[in-house]
Amino acid sequence: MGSTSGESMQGSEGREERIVVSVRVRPLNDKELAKNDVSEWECSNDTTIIYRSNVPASDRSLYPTAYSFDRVFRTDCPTHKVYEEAAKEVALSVLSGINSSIFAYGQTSSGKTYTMSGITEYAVTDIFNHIENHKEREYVLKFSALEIYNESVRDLLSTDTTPLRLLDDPERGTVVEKLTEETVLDLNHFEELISFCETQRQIGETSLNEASSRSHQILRLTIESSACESMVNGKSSSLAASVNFVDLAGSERASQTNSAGTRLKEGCHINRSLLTLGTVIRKLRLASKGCIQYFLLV
Ligand SMILES: Nc1ncnc2c1ncn2[C@@H]1O[C@H](COP(=O)(O)OP(=O)(O)OP(=O)(O)O)[C@@H](O)[C@H]1O
Repeated sequence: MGSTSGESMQGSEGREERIVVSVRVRPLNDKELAKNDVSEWECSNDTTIIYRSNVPASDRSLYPTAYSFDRVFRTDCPTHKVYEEAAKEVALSVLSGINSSIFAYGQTSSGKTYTMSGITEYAVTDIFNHIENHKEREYVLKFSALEIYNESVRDLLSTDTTPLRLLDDPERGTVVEKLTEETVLDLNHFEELISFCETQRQIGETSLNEASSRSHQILRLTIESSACESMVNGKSSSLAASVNFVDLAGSERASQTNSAGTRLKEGCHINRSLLTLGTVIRKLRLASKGCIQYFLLV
């Protein structure tokens, strides 16, 4: 993972594409404190995290103990700072017509949902503030939400649980058939939509997390805008782009989550899909075309 950090690629249109990787360490919870657990990770500075290895001193040189990322956030760091320093620029690039994705990736109970909910809320608030301050443009915001549960795609803006089909569209790439897309009227409307999604998402209790996400969730905000004076110097100034907020289900060891039955089956699907995602990201990193920005929270 460290090798992906800070690398940049030149897109087909000459625009720089980046994968930015940041790490946030959550504080120990009450259960862990009661067991006198200690964190095995320590942030030594803003870009380095150290594994407090219990490997004997004589073997320590064989194992890496320090890992570098674009940004590392300590346990006492508030979500707003994580947003400002690691996600804001990527999220708001949608206003300039650049597609972007923000992923939360990590093991179960590491704080992905906690962090992504905050980041999504701060980003959407900033987007509405930007719109308010740019009356010279007209904006249309569209929102869709889906989850991938046991390899089936479900619409989180609908109570219909029928799995949706993925189609390959020659122009738009992969599209989800019949996915609801709501036009967002204002921030309150967005919050209502998010609350509805939360009630729809697959959550289950494991021994590591009382409210563990059992699915991958993708919230997509598409922003179209055009100058009120639509032709500037003979050119149309319309922009359209999407930002994806992706809260992945956490990787898990069956022995740690003590899962069986449904939870075990979910865990197998989760681990396999995360492995595939890792492969896709590695390949995208090596590919030189397309125009996609990624931000990975590990
Ligand atoms: N930075 C933080 N500060 C305080 N509490 C946190 C923080 N991050 C996470 N938590 C708490 O830790 C618990 C687990 O967090 P969360 O559900 O976000 O983990 P997760 O990585 O999404 O887990 P899963 O993959 O199982 O869904 C929650 O109770 C959450 O409120």
